Amino acid sequence: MIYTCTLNPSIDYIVQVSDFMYGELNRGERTDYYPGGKGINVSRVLKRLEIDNTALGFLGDFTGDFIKSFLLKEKIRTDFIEVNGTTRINVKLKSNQETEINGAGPNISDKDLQQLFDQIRQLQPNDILVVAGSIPASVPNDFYVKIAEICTENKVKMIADTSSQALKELLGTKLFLVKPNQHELGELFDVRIDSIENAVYYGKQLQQQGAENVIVSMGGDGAVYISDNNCFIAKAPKGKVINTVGAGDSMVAGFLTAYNKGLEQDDIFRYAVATGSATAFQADLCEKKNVETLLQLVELKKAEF
Ligand SMILES: Nc1ncnc2c1ncn2[C@@H]1O[C@H](COP(=O)(O)OP(=O)(O)OP(=O)(O)O)[C@@H](O)[C@H]1O
Ligand SMILES: O=P(O)(O)OC[C@@]1(O)O[C@H](CO)[C@@H](O)[C@@H]1O
Repeated sequence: MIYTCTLNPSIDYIVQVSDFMYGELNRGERTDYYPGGKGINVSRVLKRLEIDNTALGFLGDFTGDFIKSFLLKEKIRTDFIEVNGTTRINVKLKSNQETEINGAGPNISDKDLQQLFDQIRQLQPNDILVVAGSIPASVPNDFYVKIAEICTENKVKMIADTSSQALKELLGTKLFLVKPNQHELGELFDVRIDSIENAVYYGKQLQQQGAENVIVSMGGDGAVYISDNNCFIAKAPKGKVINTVGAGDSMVAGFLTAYNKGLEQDDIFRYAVATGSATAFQADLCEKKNVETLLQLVELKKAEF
Protein backbone atom coordinates (compact mmCIF):
# COMPACT_ATOMS: atom_id res chain seq x y z
CA MET A 1 0.00 0.00 0.00
CA ILE A 2 1.13 3.54 -0.69
CA TYR A 3 0.73 6.28 1.93
CA THR A 4 1.38 9.98 1.58
CA CYS A 5 2.03 12.25 4.53
CA THR A 6 1.49 16.01 4.43
CA LEU A 7 2.39 17.75 7.67
CA ASN A 8 1.25 21.16 6.43
CA PRO A 9 -1.59 20.83 3.89
CA SER A 10 -3.22 23.85 2.29
CA ILE A 11 -6.07 25.06 0.23
CA ASP A 12 -4.38 26.38 -2.90
CA TYR A 13 -6.23 29.55 -3.89
CA ILE A 14 -5.29 30.18 -7.50
CA VAL A 15 -6.11 33.65 -8.77
CA GLN A 16 -5.48 34.98 -12.26
CA VAL A 17 -5.00 38.71 -12.74
CA SER A 18 -3.94 39.89 -16.20
CA ASP A 19 -1.73 42.82 -15.14
CA PHE A 20 -1.14 42.59 -11.43
CA MET A 21 -0.40 46.01 -9.90
CA TYR A 22 1.32 46.05 -6.52
CA GLY A 23 -0.45 48.40 -4.05
CA GLU A 24 -3.63 48.71 -6.22
CA LEU A 25 -7.06 47.05 -6.22
CA ASN A 26 -6.70 44.11 -8.60
CA ARG A 27 -9.66 41.96 -9.68
CA GLY A 28 -9.25 38.26 -10.22
CA GLU A 29 -10.41 37.05 -13.65
CA ARG A 30 -10.47 33.43 -12.63
CA THR A 31 -10.22 31.89 -9.19
CA ASP A 32 -9.89 28.21 -8.29
CA TYR A 33 -9.63 26.39 -5.00
CA TYR A 34 -7.86 23.03 -4.76
CA PRO A 35 -6.70 20.88 -1.88
CA GLY A 36 -2.94 21.33 -1.73
CA GLY A 37 0.21 20.39 0.04
CA LYS A 38 2.73 18.16 -1.68
CA GLY A 39 1.68 14.79 -0.28
CA ILE A 40 -1.98 15.51 -1.00
CA ASN A 41 -1.09 16.35 -4.61
CA VAL A 42 0.79 13.05 -4.87
CA SER A 43 -2.30 11.23 -3.53
CA ARG A 44 -4.62 12.96 -6.00
CA VAL A 45 -2.43 12.20 -9.01
CA LEU A 46 -1.89 8.58 -7.90
CA LYS A 47 -5.65 8.14 -7.71
CA ARG A 48 -6.07 9.60 -11.21
CA LEU A 49 -3.44 7.12 -12.40
CA GLU A 50 -5.50 4.35 -10.78
CA ILE A 51 -3.14 3.67 -7.88
CA ASP A 52 -4.90 3.27 -4.53
CA ASN A 53 -3.32 5.12 -1.64
CA THR A 54 -4.05 6.69 1.72
CA ALA A 55 -3.38 10.33 2.59
CA LEU A 56 -2.07 11.04 6.11
CA GLY A 57 -1.19 14.29 7.84
CA PHE A 58 -2.73 17.07 9.92
CA LEU A 59 -5.91 19.02 9.16
CA GLY A 60 -7.87 21.57 11.16
CA ASP A 61 -10.97 23.76 11.03
CA PHE A 62 -13.09 24.75 7.98
CA THR A 63 -10.15 24.69 5.57
CA GLY A 64 -9.32 21.19 6.78
CA ASP A 65 -12.96 20.15 6.23
CA PHE A 66 -12.83 21.48 2.65
CA ILE A 67 -9.78 19.34 1.91
CA LYS A 68 -11.26 16.24 3.51
CA SER A 69 -14.54 16.51 1.61
CA PHE A 70 -12.75 17.27 -1.69
CA LEU A 71 -10.61 14.15 -1.32
CA LEU A 72 -13.66 12.11 -0.32
CA LYS A 73 -15.38 13.19 -3.57
CA GLU A 74 -12.31 11.97 -5.45
CA LYS A 75 -12.59 8.66 -3.57
CA ILE A 76 -9.16 9.02 -1.96
CA ARG A 77 -8.75 7.18 1.33
CA THR A 78 -7.67 9.52 4.13
CA ASP A 79 -6.66 9.13 7.75
CA PHE A 80 -5.87 12.68 8.82
CA ILE A 81 -5.25 13.73 12.41
CA GLU A 82 -7.51 16.59 13.51
CA VAL A 83 -5.49 19.50 14.98
CA ASN A 84 -6.63 22.58 16.88
CA GLY A 85 -5.59 25.35 14.47
CA THR A 86 -6.70 26.26 10.95
CA THR A 87 -5.16 24.57 7.91
CA ARG A 88 -3.46 27.28 5.82
CA ILE A 89 -4.58 28.87 2.55
CA ASN A 90 -1.75 29.30 0.03
CA VAL A 91 -2.15 32.04 -2.56
CA LYS A 92 -0.93 31.30 -6.09
CA LEU A 93 -1.08 34.50 -8.12
CA LYS A 94 -0.95 34.04 -11.88
CA SER A 95 -0.13 37.21 -13.75
CA ASN A 96 2.82 38.08 -15.99
CA GLN A 97 4.76 35.97 -13.50
CA GLU A 98 3.75 33.26 -11.01
CA THR A 99 3.89 34.52 -7.41
CA GLU A 100 3.16 32.35 -4.39
CA ILE A 101 2.38 33.15 -0.76
CA ASN A 102 2.39 30.03 1.38
CA GLY A 103 0.90 30.37 4.86
CA ALA A 104 2.59 29.22 8.06
CA GLY A 105 -0.04 26.65 9.06
CA PRO A 106 -1.34 25.70 12.50
CA ASN A 107 0.66 24.61 15.53
CA ILE A 108 1.05 20.88 15.84
CA SER A 109 1.15 19.54 19.41
CA ASP A 110 3.38 16.74 20.72
CA LYS A 111 0.25 14.61 21.10
CA ASP A 112 -0.56 15.10 17.39
CA LEU A 113 3.00 14.13 16.46
CA GLN A 114 2.86 10.99 18.61
CA GLN A 115 -0.41 10.03 16.93
CA LEU A 116 1.27 10.29 13.53
CA PHE A 117 4.24 8.20 14.69
CA ASP A 118 1.75 5.56 15.88
CA GLN A 119 0.09 5.50 12.46
CA ILE A 120 3.45 5.15 10.72
CA ARG A 121 4.46 2.30 13.02
CA GLN A 122 1.45 0.38 11.66
CA LEU A 123 2.83 0.35 8.08
CA GLN A 124 3.94 -3.03 6.74
CA PRO A 125 7.15 -4.18 5.03
CA ASN A 126 7.23 -3.05 1.39
CA ASP A 127 4.61 -0.36 1.96
CA ILE A 128 5.69 2.98 0.50
CA LEU A 129 5.47 6.24 2.42
CA VAL A 130 5.80 9.58 0.62
CA VAL A 131 6.66 12.43 3.01
CA ALA A 132 6.30 15.67 1.15
CA GLY A 133 6.26 19.38 1.79
CA SER A 134 7.59 21.74 4.41
CA ILE A 135 7.72 20.98 8.10
CA PRO A 136 5.51 23.39 10.12
CA ALA A 137 7.41 25.79 12.40
CA SER A 138 6.14 24.04 15.53
CA VAL A 139 7.59 20.68 14.43
CA PRO A 140 11.32 19.89 14.82
CA ASN A 141 13.31 20.01 11.58
CA ASP A 142 14.51 16.45 12.02
CA PHE A 143 10.96 15.08 12.10
CA TYR A 144 11.35 13.36 8.72
CA VAL A 145 14.54 11.72 9.98
CA LYS A 146 12.58 10.20 12.87
CA ILE A 147 9.98 8.95 10.39
CA ALA A 148 12.79 7.50 8.26
CA GLU A 149 14.10 5.57 11.27
CA ILE A 150 10.69 3.94 11.77
CA CYS A 151 10.51 3.16 8.04
CA THR A 152 13.94 1.52 8.05
CA GLU A 153 13.03 -0.56 11.11
CA ASN A 154 9.80 -1.75 9.48
CA LYS A 155 11.21 -2.16 5.95
CA VAL A 156 8.92 0.56 4.60
CA LYS A 157 10.25 2.38 1.52
CA MET A 158 10.35 6.12 2.15
CA ILE A 159 10.21 8.85 -0.48
CA ALA A 160 11.03 12.45 0.45
CA ASP A 161 10.09 15.60 -1.43
CA THR A 162 11.02 18.51 0.76
CA SER A 163 13.35 21.48 0.93
CA SER A 164 15.55 23.69 3.13
CA GLN A 165 16.56 22.42 6.55
CA ALA A 166 14.18 19.44 6.40
CA LEU A 167 16.05 18.17 3.32
CA LYS A 168 19.47 18.91 4.86
CA GLU A 169 18.57 16.85 7.91
CA LEU A 170 17.79 13.88 5.66
CA LEU A 171 21.33 13.72 4.24
CA GLY A 172 22.80 10.34 5.14
CA THR A 173 19.37 8.75 5.64
CA LYS A 174 18.28 5.68 3.69
CA LEU A 175 15.59 6.77 1.21
CA PHE A 176 13.92 4.99 -1.69
CA LEU A 177 13.54 8.21 -3.71
CA VAL A 178 14.38 11.85 -3.20
CA LYS A 179 13.18 14.50 -5.65
CA PRO A 180 14.58 17.97 -5.16
CA ASN A 181 14.17 20.56 -7.86
CA GLN A 182 17.36 22.26 -9.06
CA HIS A 183 16.99 25.17 -6.60
CA GLU A 184 16.41 22.88 -3.61
CA LEU A 185 19.43 20.78 -4.61
CA GLY A 186 21.54 23.93 -5.04
CA GLU A 187 20.48 25.23 -1.63
CA LEU A 188 21.39 21.88 -0.11
CA PHE A 189 24.98 22.01 -1.35
CA ASP A 190 25.26 25.80 -1.29
CA VAL A 191 25.83 26.04 -5.06
CA ARG A 192 23.91 27.27 -8.09
CA ILE A 193 22.63 24.45 -10.29
CA ASP A 194 22.34 25.93 -13.77
CA SER A 195 23.30 23.05 -16.03
CA ILE A 196 22.47 19.39 -16.56
CA GLU A 197 26.10 18.51 -15.69
CA ASN A 198 25.76 20.23 -12.32
CA ALA A 199 22.44 18.53 -11.65
CA VAL A 200 24.01 15.14 -12.42
CA TYR A 201 27.05 15.85 -10.24
CA TYR A 202 25.10 16.96 -7.18
CA GLY A 203 22.35 14.39 -7.79
CA LYS A 204 25.05 11.75 -7.54
CA GLN A 205 26.20 13.25 -4.23
CA LEU A 206 22.66 12.74 -2.96
CA GLN A 207 22.73 9.13 -4.14
CA GLN A 208 25.99 8.60 -2.23
CA GLN A 209 24.29 9.99 0.87
CA GLY A 210 21.82 7.09 0.94
CA ALA A 211 19.11 7.67 -1.68
CA GLU A 212 18.42 4.66 -3.90
CA ASN A 213 16.77 6.82 -6.58
CA VAL A 214 17.36 10.52 -7.18
CA ILE A 215 15.38 12.75 -9.53
CA VAL A 216 16.46 16.36 -9.94
CA SER A 217 13.61 18.24 -11.60
CA MET A 218 14.38 21.33 -13.64
CA GLY A 219 10.96 22.74 -14.56
CA GLY A 220 10.51 23.28 -18.31
CA ASP A 221 14.09 22.07 -18.89
CA GLY A 222 13.19 18.52 -17.85
CA ALA A 223 14.95 16.38 -15.27
CA VAL A 224 17.84 14.08 -14.39
CA TYR A 225 17.42 10.59 -12.92
CA ILE A 226 20.13 8.64 -11.11
CA SER A 227 19.73 5.07 -9.92
CA ASP A 228 22.30 2.25 -9.45
CA ASN A 229 25.05 3.03 -11.95
CA ASN A 230 22.63 4.58 -14.41
CA CYS A 231 21.90 8.17 -15.21
CA PHE A 232 19.15 9.40 -17.55
CA ILE A 233 18.50 12.91 -18.78
CA ALA A 234 15.08 13.96 -20.04
CA LYS A 235 13.89 17.01 -21.91
CA ALA A 236 10.36 18.00 -20.90
CA PRO A 237 7.72 18.00 -23.65
CA LYS A 238 6.75 21.42 -24.98
CA GLY A 239 3.21 22.68 -24.44
CA LYS A 240 1.06 25.54 -23.18
CA VAL A 241 1.92 26.01 -19.53
CA ILE A 242 -1.22 26.74 -17.48
CA ASN A 243 -0.35 26.01 -13.85
CA THR A 244 2.91 24.44 -12.71
CA VAL A 245 1.82 24.11 -9.06
CA GLY A 246 2.11 20.43 -8.21
CA ALA A 247 4.21 19.51 -11.28
CA GLY A 248 6.97 18.12 -9.05
CA ASP A 249 4.47 16.21 -6.91
CA SER A 250 2.91 14.77 -10.06
CA MET A 251 6.35 13.61 -11.11
CA VAL A 252 6.66 11.64 -7.85
CA ALA A 253 3.21 10.12 -8.44
CA GLY A 254 4.19 9.22 -12.02
CA PHE A 255 7.41 7.60 -10.80
CA LEU A 256 5.49 5.50 -8.27
CA THR A 257 2.85 4.47 -10.77
CA ALA A 258 5.42 3.23 -13.28
CA TYR A 259 7.51 1.59 -10.54
CA ASN A 260 4.38 -0.20 -9.31
CA LYS A 261 3.78 -1.52 -12.81
CA GLY A 262 7.30 -3.00 -12.83
CA LEU A 263 8.56 -0.89 -15.74
CA GLU A 264 12.28 -0.54 -16.57
CA GLN A 265 14.21 2.43 -15.16
CA ASP A 266 14.11 4.47 -18.40
CA ASP A 267 10.36 3.97 -18.76
CA ILE A 268 9.75 4.79 -15.10
CA PHE A 269 11.58 8.07 -15.63
CA ARG A 270 9.76 8.78 -18.91
CA TYR A 271 6.44 8.28 -17.11
CA ALA A 272 7.52 10.56 -14.25
CA VAL A 273 8.51 13.39 -16.60
CA ALA A 274 5.35 13.04 -18.69
CA THR A 275 3.23 13.20 -15.51
CA GLY A 276 5.00 16.36 -14.27
CA SER A 277 4.57 18.08 -17.63
CA ALA A 278 0.97 16.91 -17.99
CA THR A 279 0.18 18.79 -14.77
CA ALA A 280 2.04 21.92 -15.93
CA PHE A 281 -0.29 21.95 -18.97
CA GLN A 282 -3.55 21.78 -16.91
CA ALA A 283 -5.33 24.17 -14.53
CA ASP A 284 -5.58 21.42 -11.88
CA LEU A 285 -3.48 18.27 -11.60
CA CYS A 286 -3.22 16.00 -14.66
CA GLU A 287 -5.43 13.08 -15.67
CA LYS A 288 -4.16 9.73 -16.95
CA LYS A 289 -5.04 10.55 -20.58
CA ASN A 290 -2.93 13.75 -20.41
CA VAL A 291 0.07 11.70 -19.29
CA GLU A 292 -0.39 9.08 -21.99
CA THR A 293 -0.52 11.74 -24.71
CA LEU A 294 2.83 13.17 -23.58
CA LEU A 295 4.73 9.91 -23.09
CA GLN A 296 6.14 9.71 -26.60
CA LEU A 297 7.11 13.40 -26.53
CA VAL A 298 9.59 12.98 -23.66
CA GLU A 299 13.11 13.01 -25.11
CA LEU A 300 15.28 10.76 -23.01
CA LYS A 301 18.91 9.79 -23.22
CA LYS A 302 21.24 7.70 -21.11
CA ALA A 303 24.24 9.64 -19.87
CA GLU A 304 27.72 8.41 -19.15
CA PHE A 305 28.49 8.45 -15.48
N1 LIG B 1 7.15 24.77 -18.05
C1 LIG B 1 7.13 23.44 -18.11
N2 LIG B 1 7.03 22.81 -19.31
C2 LIG B 1 7.03 21.46 -19.40
N3 LIG B 1 7.12 20.64 -18.34
C3 LIG B 1 7.25 21.22 -17.11
C4 LIG B 1 7.25 22.62 -16.92
N4 LIG B 1 7.38 22.90 -15.60
C5 LIG B 1 7.46 21.70 -14.98
N5 LIG B 1 7.39 20.68 -15.88
C6 LIG B 1 7.48 19.23 -15.64
O1 LIG B 1 7.29 18.94 -14.28
C7 LIG B 1 8.50 18.43 -13.69
C8 LIG B 1 8.67 18.99 -12.29
O2 LIG B 1 8.73 20.41 -12.36
P1 LIG B 1 9.52 21.34 -11.32
O3 LIG B 1 10.96 21.12 -11.47
O4 LIG B 1 8.98 22.71 -11.54
O5 LIG B 1 9.04 20.71 -9.93
P2 LIG B 1 8.83 21.41 -8.52
O6 LIG B 1 9.62 22.68 -8.44
O7 LIG B 1 9.06 20.37 -7.50
O8 LIG B 1 7.27 21.75 -8.60
P3 LIG B 1 6.15 21.92 -7.43
O9 LIG B 1 6.88 22.22 -6.14
O10 LIG B 1 5.28 23.03 -7.90
O11 LIG B 1 5.40 20.63 -7.38
C9 LIG B 1 9.63 18.83 -14.66
O12 LIG B 1 10.72 17.95 -14.57
C10 LIG B 1 8.88 18.73 -16.00
O13 LIG B 1 8.77 17.39 -16.42
O1 LIG C 1 4.97 25.19 1.80
P1 LIG C 1 5.35 23.84 1.22
O2 LIG C 1 4.85 22.71 2.06
O3 LIG C 1 6.81 23.73 0.88
O4 LIG C 1 4.64 23.73 -0.20
C1 LIG C 1 3.23 23.76 -0.30
C2 LIG C 1 2.81 23.90 -1.76
O5 LIG C 1 3.33 25.09 -2.37
O6 LIG C 1 3.34 22.79 -2.48
C3 LIG C 1 2.37 22.29 -3.39
C4 LIG C 1 2.97 22.24 -4.77
O7 LIG C 1 4.07 21.40 -4.80
C5 LIG C 1 1.16 23.19 -3.27
O8 LIG C 1 -0.01 22.44 -3.40
C6 LIG C 1 1.29 23.83 -1.92
O9 LIG C 1 0.67 25.08 -1.83
